[in-house]
Amino acid sequence: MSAASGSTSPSRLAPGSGPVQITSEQIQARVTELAARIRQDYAGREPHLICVLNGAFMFHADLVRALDMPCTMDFLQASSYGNAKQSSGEVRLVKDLQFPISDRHVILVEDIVDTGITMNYLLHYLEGRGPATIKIAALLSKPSRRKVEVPVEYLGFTIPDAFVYGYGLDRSQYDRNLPFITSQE
Ligand SMILES: O=P(O)(O)OC[C@H]1O[C@H](OP(=O)(O)OP(=O)(O)O)[C@H](O)[C@@H]1O
Ligand code: HPA
Ligand SMILES: [Mg+2]
Repeated sequence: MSAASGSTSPSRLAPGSGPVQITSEQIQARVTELAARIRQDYAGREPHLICVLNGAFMFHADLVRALDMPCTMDFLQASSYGNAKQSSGEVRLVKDLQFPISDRHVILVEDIVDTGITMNYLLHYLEGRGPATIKIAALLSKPSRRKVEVPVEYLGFTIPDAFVYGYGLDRSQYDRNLPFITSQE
């Protein structure tokens, strides 16, 4: 890439002007609180944190770094939105787990519970594999859009009905790398 093309490309770091704005500092403070609760709740046990790719990759990375306790982790990938702003209603398991979860204390780490369809699907799917316990940690919840109720034990923020992006969440696959969460009018 030439220096000229680098210097003329627009900055993607500007937040939108929509109703949901969560700064990097607010996210980090909340992640620290959630990690402290998990550490307390799982004292004497080793949690197995499953990151739901792609959206949860950043939340998961920050959560496990803040956890400061022995834990293991795995990654699965689910997709139901593609590039759309509405759920297709169907969840595709794109990548399965690498490790068994039987008798493990599983924490499913998700970026957002919107309709609840993805989490409901994954919860039932993983319950069938015999974990000792299974809980959900989600950074965001949009309860006004819920179609299926799912129990979120560790919740970062409740947000109104706006399409959000940044900090792992995409806008047609872009903007996952923003360090904050934002929305447009
Ligand atoms: O509660 P729901 O309505 O099911 O929506 C939440 C799910 O949708 C998004 O994933 P998406 O399918 O867009 O894939 P991605 O994680 O790769 O962005 C998001 O990351 C959640 O996994
Ligand atoms: O508001 C959202 N933003 C990005 N991805 C999403 N997946 C479900 N809801 C959202
Ligand atoms: Mg996702």
